[in-house]
Parts: sequence; C-alpha cells; structure tokens
Amino acid sequence: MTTDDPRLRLLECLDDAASGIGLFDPDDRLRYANRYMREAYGIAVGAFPYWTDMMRNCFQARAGLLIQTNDINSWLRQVAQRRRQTAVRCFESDMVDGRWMRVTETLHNDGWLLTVVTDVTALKAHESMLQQARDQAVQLAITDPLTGLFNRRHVFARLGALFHQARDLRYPLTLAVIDLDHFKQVNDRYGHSVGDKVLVHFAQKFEARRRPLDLVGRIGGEEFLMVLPNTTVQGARQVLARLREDLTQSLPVPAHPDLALSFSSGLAQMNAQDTEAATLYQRADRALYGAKHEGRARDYDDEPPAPTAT
Ligand SMILES: Nc1nc2c(ncn2[C@@H]2O[C@H](COP(=O)(O)OP(=O)(O)OP(=O)(O)O)[C@@H](O)[C@H]2O)c(=O)[nH]1
Repeated sequence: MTTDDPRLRLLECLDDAASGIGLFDPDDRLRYANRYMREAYGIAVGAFPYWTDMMRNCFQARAGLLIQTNDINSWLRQVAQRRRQTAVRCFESDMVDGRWMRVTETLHNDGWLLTVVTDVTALKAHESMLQQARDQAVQLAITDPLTGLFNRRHVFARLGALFHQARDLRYPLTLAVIDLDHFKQVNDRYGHSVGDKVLVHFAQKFEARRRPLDLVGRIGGEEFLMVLPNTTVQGARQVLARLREDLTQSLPVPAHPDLALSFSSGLAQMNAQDTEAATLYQRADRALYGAKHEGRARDYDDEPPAPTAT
C-alpha cells in the first residue's frame, strides 16, 4: 500500500526501522511495537502485553532481555521504581543472545511512554578494544621493557606519593639505591645479551622479595631503587641481606656458572629534615657512593636519621 499521508507513511517506515520502537500507555500497556521491537522482546504480532508481563515473559522464556535474578517479582519491583521517574531515561541492557541494547525512554506529560531500543554491540566491542589499548599503553609507559619492573619515571612519581603518605601518617620510610658491582666487566667479558640476562635475573629476585607495599623499579642501566614503607634502615638491611642470600643461591645465567655478581646499596631513612622525596633520594644516592668507595658488595648509610619531629 502506498499513500501520501505522512502519518501512515511514518507507521510503515517505523515497521522497517533498524531500531526497536514501542509505545506504552499510561497504564504501562504496550500499544504499539514495530517489528524490530517485537522480535527483540519476543512479542507475538497482535499481542499488546503490559510492561510487567513483557518482562516476565522474557524471564520465563529466557528470550529477549537478559534478566539475571532468582526472584522476578523483586526484580520487577526494583526496576519499576526507576521506570517513569524522569522525562528521559537512557540505559543499556544485555540481551539473551549476547547483544547490547541502548534503551531510551521518553515520558510524555500525559503518561505515554516512548521506548527506542538500539543495538550498540559493535560500539561496545569497539569501546572495550579502546579500553584494552589504553590499558596496554599505560602499562608500557610505566614499565622498563627489559626487566618488566617499573621504569624510572614511574618509580619517582610513586616515590613522591609514598614519601608524603609516610610523612603525614608518621611511619618510617627507607630507600635503597642498589647498583650492581663491576657490571661493565660482565658486558665486556660475556657480551651485552648476557648482561641483559643478568639484569633480568636481579630484577626477578628484587620483585620476588618485594612486600605488597614496597616499590621496586629500574632507575638506570644497572641501578635499581627499592622504596620500603614502614621500614627503618635496620629493616632495609635485613631485606637486602635476604636478597644477597637469594642471589648467592642462584645462577644469574645458567650457561655461565662462573658468572657471579654482587651489588652495593645506599640506604637512607626519611627524617625530619627531608622536606621532599628528592632530598631523601640524594642521601641514599650519596650513601651508595660510600658503599662503592668502601669496597662494594655492602649496604651503606652514612647519615643515621635524626629523631622524627612529633
Ligand atoms: N647489558 C646491558 N648493559 C647495560 C645496560 N644499561 C647499562 N649497561 C651497562 O652497564 C655498565 C655500567 O658500568 P659502570 O657505570 O662503569 O659500573 P660498573 O661496571 O657496574 O662499576 P661499579 O658500579 O663502579 O661497580 C656499562 O657498561 C653500561 O653499558 C643494559 O640495559 N644492558
């Protein structure tokens, strides 16, 4: 049938629309549904159910809208509290067949409600792909590609936050700047790729010893930083002693059993004079030079912390 009456043409076009369109009267009974809407919700041609019966049918037949509940009556009560409360309501719904629908309900002054249902499955997939790509980019930006530890930029950014937290909550915080000894000789003697394996091995040992609140990262070629919240210098010395033990009991590169390597560390515990993380780090870095100067393979802290102001 062709007609020039735009209202009739509109009804014809609505029936072919690529979105679901439904119209509910003030008693919440379906009075019009286009083909898409009937198919999506499993409503027979010629049937005009109440909204609650439509939902009940979806639940019982496990068709159309995915309703995950053990108690359909309580689900209906909860949803009814939100339905018809605002002039326009927009939400997303899962369908039993895996599709995602965006539902827009427009409430007219006289209580008639227009529902438009659009398939947004492709958009959702795209959104989740973007989210994954973003997460991956963030991960790459904070990770040292060789060892998988946090990189220098991220460790220093986190150090700032941990420093202020420890100062505000008044618990001790100790830094350990760790540097492998005579690492250049490893590269010179065994080659750069073996040197890389050694770095990875150390990183794994550091990571394995890390407690949940500790922060470990690679801040330079063969230099690592450990941030130990709630830990004094004495506590940090124990952590490092255990690390040395771990390292003496393992071969950095099994193909080269003669390859053994030590590390030196500079320790500094936050004190009342440290106004920012940078000064604490400088003290730890200076202490590292002390450890190297004293003969390497040791932990060094040249400035015992002053009593913390209360
Ligand atoms: N294999 C490898 N080597 C690196 C990497 N980054 C830096 N290095 C090397 O690490 C070596 C560091 O040498 P130095 O700074 O002289 O330190 P060292 O030989 O460990 O001597 P001390 O620290 O004084 O005990 C240099 O040879 C760098 O080329 C890396 O990612 N992989």
